[in-house]
Amino acid sequence: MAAMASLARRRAGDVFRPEAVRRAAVFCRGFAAAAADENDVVVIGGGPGGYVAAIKAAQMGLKTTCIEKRGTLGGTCLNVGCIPSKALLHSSHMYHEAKHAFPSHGVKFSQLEIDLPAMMAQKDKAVSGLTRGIEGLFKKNKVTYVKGFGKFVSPSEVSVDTLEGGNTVVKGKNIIIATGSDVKSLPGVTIDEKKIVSSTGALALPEVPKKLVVIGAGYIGLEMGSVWGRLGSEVTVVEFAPDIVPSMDGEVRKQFQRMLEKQKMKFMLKTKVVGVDTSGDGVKLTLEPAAGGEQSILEADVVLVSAGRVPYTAGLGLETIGVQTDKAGRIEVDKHFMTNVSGVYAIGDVIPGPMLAHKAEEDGVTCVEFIAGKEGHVDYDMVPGVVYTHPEVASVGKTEEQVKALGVSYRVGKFPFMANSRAKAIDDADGLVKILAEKETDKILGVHIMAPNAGELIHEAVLALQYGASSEDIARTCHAHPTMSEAVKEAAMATYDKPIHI
Ligand SMILES: Cc1cc2nc3c(=O)[nH]c(=O)nc-3n(C[C@H](O)[C@H](O)[C@H](O)COP(=O)(O)OP(=O)(O)OC[C@H]3O[C@@H](n4cnc5c(N)ncnc54)[C@H](O)[C@@H]3O)c2cc1C
Ligand SMILES: NC(=O)c1ccc[n+]([C@@H]2O[C@H](COP(=O)([O-])OP(=O)(O)OC[C@H]3O[C@@H](n4cnc5c(N)ncnc54)[C@H](O)[C@@H]3O)[C@@H](O)[C@H]2O)c1
Repeated sequence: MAAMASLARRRAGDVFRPEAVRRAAVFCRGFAAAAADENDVVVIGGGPGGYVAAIKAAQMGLKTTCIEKRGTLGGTCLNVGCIPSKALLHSSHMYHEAKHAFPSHGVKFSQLEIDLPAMMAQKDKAVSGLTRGIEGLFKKNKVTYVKGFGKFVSPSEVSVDTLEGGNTVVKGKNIIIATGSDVKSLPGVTIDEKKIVSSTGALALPEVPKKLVVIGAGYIGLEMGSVWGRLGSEVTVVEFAPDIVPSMDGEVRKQFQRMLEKQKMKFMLKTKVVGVDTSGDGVKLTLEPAAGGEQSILEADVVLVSAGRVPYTAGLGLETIGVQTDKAGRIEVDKHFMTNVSGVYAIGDVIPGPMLAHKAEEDGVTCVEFIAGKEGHVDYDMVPGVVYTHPEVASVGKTEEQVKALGVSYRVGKFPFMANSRAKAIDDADGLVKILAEKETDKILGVHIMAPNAGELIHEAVLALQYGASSEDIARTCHAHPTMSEAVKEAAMATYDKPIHI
C-alpha cells in the first residue's frame, strides 16, 4: 500500500499528469480497501493478451487472477491459431520441398508419403507443450488460474461457472477483458467443422480433401490453403475484393499472387458465395460476381470459411455493467485501454486494431503498466504483419498506396532476392525487399519483404521505424555475408543512393 501511495505521489509530483494521477488514485483507493480475497487485477481470457497481462501484473507485485474457459491457456493463438497453423505449415513445407526441391539438391529417395496422423500428432505435441508451459509460468509468477466461464455481476466482480461444475465469484479492483475473437460466419453458410470448416476444423482434417474451396483470401485462407495445397488438395480461393490480402502493398501483393498461382492455388476474385448445398457427398457452392451477374456452381469436398474474425463477448455480461461497444461489437477503450466503466479495461482482439497475437501482448503489458500508474505506449503503425506462406510476406509501416494517399514525396528502393547470394546458394530466391522513405528526410515510412524467412527479416525494419531511422542508417549498417538480410541493406542503399549487387 505504501508503495502504491508513493507511486501516486511520485506521479503527481513529477509533472502534473491528471490522467495518470487519477488512475493511480483509483488504484490506491482500491488497494487501501482490499479484502483478503480481492485481487488487484483480474483478467478474463487466457490468450496472448490475457496471459501476458496476468504475468506482467504479477511481476509488478499485483495480486492477479486469470479466468479462462477453455481448460488450457494460450487462447486462440496457441490452441487453434498461430501455433498449430505454423506447425502444419512447416510439416507440409517439408513434404513439398522433399517432393519438388530435394532432387535438384541431389537428395533422392525411393518413396515419399504423407502420414497425416503423425503430422497432426506433431502439431498437437507442440500445442500441449506450450500450453503447459504457460501454466508453469503462472505458477512461477504466482498468478491464480481459475478454469471456467467468467461473467460480470458488477464492475469489480466476475461470477465464474467453473469447469469442475461449481461457481465462484472473483473480485478485482481492476478487471481486464481479454476475451479475444471468434470466426465471422457468412449468411447461409453453416459451419459444421466437417464439410464446411472454420480455421479450427481446417487444422484437424482427417484426410487431405481432393478439392478445397477457401472463402476469403486473407491470412487464414492463404496459410491454410497453402497447407492443404502442398499436401495435394486442389485449392480454389474465392475472394469478394478485387485483390488478395487487401491490406498489403499493391506491388508486393501482385508478385505474391503470382507465387501462389505458381504453386497451383487458383483465385476467383471479385466473387461472392451466395448459396451452399451440402445435401450430396460434397459441397456445391453457388457463386456470383461481386457486382452481380450470372451465377455459377463450384464443387468442393471441404469449404474453409475464412472471411475474417469478430470480437468475442458473448455471455460476458457487458450490458450488466454498461460497457460500450462499437458497431462491429469491439469494446471501445481510451488510450489507457480503459472502457467507459472505471476500473474495467479491454485488450487484444476484442478491441479495435490489428487482430494479431503480438499486438494483443503489447496491449496487455501496456494496460497493466497504466493500471499500476506508470506510462506505456503501443503504436499500431509499428506492428508488423506476416503471412507465413512460402515465401513469407512481412510488412511494417505504410504501403506505397498509403504513402501516396498522404501526399508525401517519397523514394522507393527495391532489391530482388534473385541478386542475393544466400538466396541463390539455397535455390530459394523468389521475392524482394521494398523500402519507402520520405524524400526530404529519408525517414523510413514502410518496409515490405517477400522472402522465405521474411517474418524474421522484418524485425530490423520494425526497429528502424521505431527509432525513426533513415534508409541511409540501414544502408550504412554492416550486415553479415552471406545472409538474406543483405537484401534489406541493398534495398536501403537503393532507396537513398544505389545498390551494389544489381
Ligand atoms: C488459424 C489462425 C492463425 C493465426 N495465426 C496468427 C499468427 O501466426 N500470428 C499472429 O500474430 N496472430 C495469428 N492469429 C491471430 C491470433 O490468434 C489472435 O490475434 C490472438 O489470439 C488474440 O489474442 P487475445 O488474447 O486477444 O484473444 P484469444 O487468443 O482469442 O484469447 C481469448 C481467450 O479468452 C477466453 N474467453 C473468452 N470469453 C471468456 C469468458 N467469458 N470467460 C473465460 N474465458 C473466456 C477464450 O476461451 C480464449 O482462450 C491467428 C488466428 C487464427 C484463427
Ligand atoms: N499470420 C498471421 O498473423 C495470421 C494468420 C491467421 C490469422 N490471423 C489473424 O486472424 C484474422 C482473421 O483471419 P482471416 O483470414 O479470416 O481474415 P482476413 O481479414 O485476413 O481476411 C478475410 C478476407 O475475406 C474476404 N471476405 C470477407 N467477406 C467475404 C465474402 N463474403 N466472400 C469472400 N471473401 C470475403 C475479405 O475481403 C478478406 O480478404 C486476421 O485479421 C489476422 O489478423 C493472422
